[in-house]
Amino acid sequence: MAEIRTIDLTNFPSEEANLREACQTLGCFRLVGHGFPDSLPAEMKAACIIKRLNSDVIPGSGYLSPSPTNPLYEAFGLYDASSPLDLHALVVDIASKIGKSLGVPSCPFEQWPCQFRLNKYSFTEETIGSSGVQIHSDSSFLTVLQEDDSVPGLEIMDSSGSFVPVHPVPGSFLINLGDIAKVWSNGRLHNLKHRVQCKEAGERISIALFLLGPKDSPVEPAPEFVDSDHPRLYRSFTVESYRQLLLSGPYTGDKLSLLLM
Ligand SMILES: O=C(O)CCC(=O)C(=O)O
Ligand SMILES: [Fe+2]
Repeated sequence: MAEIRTIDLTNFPSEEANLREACQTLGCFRLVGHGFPDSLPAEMKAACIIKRLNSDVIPGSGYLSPSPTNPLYEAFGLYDASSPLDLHALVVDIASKIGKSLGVPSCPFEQWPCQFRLNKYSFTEETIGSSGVQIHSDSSFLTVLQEDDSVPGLEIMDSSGSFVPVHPVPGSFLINLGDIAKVWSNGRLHNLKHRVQCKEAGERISIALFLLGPKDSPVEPAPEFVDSDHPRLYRSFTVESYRQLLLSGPYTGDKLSLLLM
């Protein structure tokens, strides 16, 4: 069973060890005490729909239409989102606390762009049991996810490789770590595998804010994580080239492993 730990943002530094454990094992936790009002989801949906005609800035950052792999899914993206509200500051704060919990006092996250995405799933009686979004880990450093409160579907992979359904908790965000977190931490942070399954009919909407990675420099491990006992795991690459790699051909497993040293 996957225990999703709850992290209270108002309770630092006491929560540091809890945060470190969550990020090194499951790669996922539930965030409370974030200070955002409960009305946020509706505001975020509205802001995203207005921007739906946004096109790609980096590969996969704009509109994604239903595809043969994910026919029930489409997404509206917004690159370098620091609005609505100051979610960028929240994401940077969470990422910095994760870095600090691993002994990195000064992190570069302030300079890293975000991508905002609204995911829309058209679930019907006929599609129950089929896939909404195939298994993946996010290419980002971390993702702040606002789940749909009424239509379920998200499942995360636990350490035994089993998928566990996630039950939304109103007023909280689900935070999960992605591939860039694994590379930046030289393997210390766990990139959570997850998927969305159609379990009941209805339109399911989730909102994700991704802290992507460095904008103008390569993704590299922080120096604190590399020494003779912990040799460097991954070659240097840019966020853009990595996303190009992910979008090339169908997902056939762990593309990050192609970048191992
Ligand atoms: O819709 C969800 O709950 C998850 C979406 C997701 O995995 C993603 O946007 O990367
Ligand atoms: Fe995801």
